[in-house]
Amino acid sequence: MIEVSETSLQSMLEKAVNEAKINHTSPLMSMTKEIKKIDPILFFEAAKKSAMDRTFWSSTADNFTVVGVGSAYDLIAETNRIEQTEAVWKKLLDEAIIHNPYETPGTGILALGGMSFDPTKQKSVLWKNFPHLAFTIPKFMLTEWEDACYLTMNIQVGKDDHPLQLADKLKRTEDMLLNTSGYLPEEPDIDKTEEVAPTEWKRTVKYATDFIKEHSADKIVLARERLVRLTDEAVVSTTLNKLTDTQPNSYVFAFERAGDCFVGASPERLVKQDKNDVLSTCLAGTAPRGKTKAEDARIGTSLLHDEKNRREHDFVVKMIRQSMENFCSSIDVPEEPVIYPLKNLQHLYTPVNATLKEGYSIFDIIGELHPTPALGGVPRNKSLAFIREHERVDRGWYGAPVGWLDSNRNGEFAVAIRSGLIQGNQASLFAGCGIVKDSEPEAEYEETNIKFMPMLSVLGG
Ligand SMILES: C=C(O[C@H]1C=CC=C(C(=O)O)[C@@H]1O)C(=O)O
Ligand SMILES: [Mg+2]
Repeated sequence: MIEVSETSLQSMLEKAVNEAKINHTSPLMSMTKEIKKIDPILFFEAAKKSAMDRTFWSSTADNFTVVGVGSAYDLIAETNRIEQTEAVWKKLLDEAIIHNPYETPGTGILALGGMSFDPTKQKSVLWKNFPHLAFTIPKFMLTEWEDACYLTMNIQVGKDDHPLQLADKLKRTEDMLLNTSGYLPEEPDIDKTEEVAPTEWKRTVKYATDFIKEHSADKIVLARERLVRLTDEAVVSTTLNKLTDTQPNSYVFAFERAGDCFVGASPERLVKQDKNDVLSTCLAGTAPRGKTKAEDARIGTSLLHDEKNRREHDFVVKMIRQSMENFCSSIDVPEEPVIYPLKNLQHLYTPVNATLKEGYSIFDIIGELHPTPALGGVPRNKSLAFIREHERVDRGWYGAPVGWLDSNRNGEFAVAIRSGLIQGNQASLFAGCGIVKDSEPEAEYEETNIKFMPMLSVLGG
């Protein structure tokens, strides 16, 4: 990696073209500058004009948002996905020419993306535009962190490229993107929604509880799908605006690929890396919110003491602690969970803090943790085999890690729940439940209904 301090866009591009000639490579050139404050969602909307795919990531608890436009480089993998991606990522960073005078996480060269829940599963037509793993290093990227905004431009440069022409073209697109309008378009209404095979799903839940008892499994997470038809094309910027407004303590994300868009507001952190500090989270066990403060507190207290929900939760804690031991030292896990309140429901929550050991990366942690028993089950192999055989939905990227990492050993990944795939005027929403031996099909069905709410309530108002 070549870090350049004082420079202009054109001189950076000249440097990159030179490097390409000398080393017979195609290096990434990355340049970051601080810009005047701009609304990330208006920037996302302005990028629609560019006809490039867009990426959105926001941690609503941290005032941190990244919007990516276009792709300077796409890391795509269908098999061996995590190892392969880490190798390509390292090589890209080795060759890159970077000008980023800021320490701000999420600036400079960033890869944003996700992967499918199950890479061994044959993809259905629904997820045709989503490879088993895809990370994008955006061409243009807006980062909002606390009270400042940064614009990063990334471009892959070849030996025959013309620095002045490239600089002009980048500058024109930058002007277009920063020229945001003051409002978001109106979004369509919901025309109709349709539950996919609810009776069969409840039957599968019953079957899973029987299986758990007979085959000494402990937990199996089962998901289902709900289809939404809108009166017109969905407006993703407006959907994101509503999600960031209504879903506190969540990661709001959107990954557009060839026009399809995977969108969600997930409360479930898989891992956050800040150099050597890592934080994972166990989030499983669910109850609704109360209508009054008193009712809410009562529901929360009974969730904390509910045997079935504690069982769902404790499997996750045990597994995450064990997995972190492979890569981390100083693992700190509180004895008891606390309540994690969201708009429509509340969860049991246990944070896991640790220190990353020398030589390991966020890729190692993701590879080991996914799928946690909050989305797969216990034991992992038995539960995945059950899901593969009996679950009727193609989860695609639902339930899998989505997030970002940068070149300074920062990154954050969530588990993509409370999410849906938007395709034109249609959306497929997904929700699942941790099934344990004493799960009741009807109660689990109701739990998934609440889990559809965050997405359902922002689509079409
Ligand atoms: C699988 C989902 O939630 C998981 C995360 C938190 C609580 C869960 C539960 O209580 O069942 C699930 O394990 C989903 O929202 O689709
Ligand atoms: Mg549950």
